[in-house]
Amino acid sequence: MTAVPDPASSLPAADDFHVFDTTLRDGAQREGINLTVADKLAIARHLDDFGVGYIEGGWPGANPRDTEFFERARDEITFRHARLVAFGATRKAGVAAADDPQVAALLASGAPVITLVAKAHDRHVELALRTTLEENLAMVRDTVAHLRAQGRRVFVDCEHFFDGYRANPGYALDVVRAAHQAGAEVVVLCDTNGGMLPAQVGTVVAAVLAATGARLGIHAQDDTGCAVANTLAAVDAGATHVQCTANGYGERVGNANLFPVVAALELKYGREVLPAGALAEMTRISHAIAEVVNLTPSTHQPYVGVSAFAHKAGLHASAIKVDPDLYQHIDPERVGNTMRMLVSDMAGRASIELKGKELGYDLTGDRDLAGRVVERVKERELAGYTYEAADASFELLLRDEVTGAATRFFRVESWRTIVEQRPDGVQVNEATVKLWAKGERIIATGEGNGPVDALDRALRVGLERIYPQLARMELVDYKVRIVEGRHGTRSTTRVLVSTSDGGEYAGARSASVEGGGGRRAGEWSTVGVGGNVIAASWQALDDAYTYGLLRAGLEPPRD
Ligand SMILES: CC(=O)SCCNC(=O)CCNC(=O)[C@H](O)C(C)(C)COP(=O)(O)OP(=O)(O)OC[C@H]1O[C@@H](n2cnc3c(N)ncnc32)[C@H](O)[C@@H]1OP(=O)(O)O
Ligand SMILES: CC(=O)C(=O)O
Repeated sequence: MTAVPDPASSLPAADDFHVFDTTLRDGAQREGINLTVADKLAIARHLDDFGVGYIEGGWPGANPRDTEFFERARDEITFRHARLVAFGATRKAGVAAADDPQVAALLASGAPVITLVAKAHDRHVELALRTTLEENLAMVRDTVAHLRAQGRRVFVDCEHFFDGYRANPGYALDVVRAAHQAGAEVVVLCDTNGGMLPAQVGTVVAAVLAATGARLGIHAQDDTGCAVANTLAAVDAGATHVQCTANGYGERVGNANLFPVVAALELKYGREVLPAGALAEMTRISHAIAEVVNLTPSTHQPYVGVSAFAHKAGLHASAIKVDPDLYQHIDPERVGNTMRMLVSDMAGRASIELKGKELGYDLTGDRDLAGRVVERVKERELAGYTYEAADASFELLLRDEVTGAATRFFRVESWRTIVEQRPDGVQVNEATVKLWAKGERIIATGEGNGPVDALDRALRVGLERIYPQLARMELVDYKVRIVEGRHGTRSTTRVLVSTSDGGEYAGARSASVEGGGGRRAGEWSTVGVGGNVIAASWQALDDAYTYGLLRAGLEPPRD
């Protein structure tokens, strides 16, 4: 029988290992990312907190923003862990390194480390640089030697290395040797077009190491979806420097994602590449950087996505109840994430029991109660409800079963909306609600941008005198979906509403409901279903405010 190999057994012998982040240079090359200097400084601080060894800040001289970033980073950030790296190219053909203004700008940045991009593919030298193979080697040698003579550490990124090695291995190796012999500390083999697969990367890295003895790094683009695997294959083959970007941002489809790479190195290889305790900050740092670049964090990102440890299948839950390790490759807390139970029509009693525990309800041993909740969930999901996206509505359903009574702070007698389209183009949306709360009959009206907004305002006008806590709550998201599409306008409509009290009543309810499913703390989600979008919205609003009042610490009156 063959045992599964332990990656730790193939660890390279080198004492130190570079975690090199290029979010601010290659990450910024992603379509849709447009960073200000302040954004770059904020990301640099997050990366330094996380404990990466090197932060490539950009290409000084290529644009005023990157030049300013290096000036300000020098004055404004005291790096605790990272060294700042400036990126640029080898000297131009036919120009002395000392006379090349692009090389001068790298020195002027003040960065202690410089990464030079060098051509390693003969075809690129001839077509893109329009120079000779020999002159390209001289460009690499001269630029490295010049920067070394000025007291800088130098890494060389061999662009298109793997394609170049396939086309002309002798020349690709000459470029590595030229960089190494001129004083480059690390020669980074780049899969610039991202077309390589892990076995190819491993074979080439091992061959280059054997042929040159240079310290090697890896820079993998993700065009085959293999950038993380390619990075680890390079490490297995002896690379001791990994270039990555936060959340995998980068040119085209992106780069090797920093977070799964360092998690693998720390947790699977047993190699301490971050300061003690930093890995447990990984989820927070990943989301904080996503905020700065103004992209929604990917819910399904390995290790740090909100779904990375979310369990939906009933069979999984029944095993997790015994031991979470049975369906998780690591304890989520090690990377600062949390396990979550999802309730849906794939749930079983164990899912309900675990979800109940998450919400603060002990259902242990009450198989009948858990069974009744499973049945209600399955019936309602068949009718179009979805509870995995509406934890607060699920908690109300669960609470009703546990207490044996409906959780209600108010009871609706009727509601009505009017949409009036006037000949001058003005539309008036008006709603009237008739409610009972604390024994009082209330009639209220509201106007709004649409009929649901009008209904929401009427509800608040009617109830805020009795429940002033409602004034803190606002709808922050509203989604409508046609569940059964075959009947056109007669289809079933599902409405999901997210409500927030801005954290005002934080702590009164379960953190998994408040912040779960990618929502911010202080937010909760509810669902309504109906043949009519307004009726479905009413249900979702009713649940939203009922849950909000529970969250505010109120107990529903018994009437
Ligand atoms: C694989 C990567 O991601 S590498 C990183 C790439 N990043 C970027 O390109 C972002 C920043 N780039 C820029 O702002 C601009 O392209 C600049 C300022 C660097 C250069 O702008 P320009 O001077 O207008 O040149 P342009 O962009 O058209 O072409 C690049 C030049 O660099 C040369 N060049 C390319 N690679 C190298 C190299 N490794 N060593 C030396 N010269 C190089 C090209 O031959 C070309 O020279 P030419 O102007 O004599 O034709
Ligand atoms: C250097 C770099 O970004 C690349 O070769 O992809």
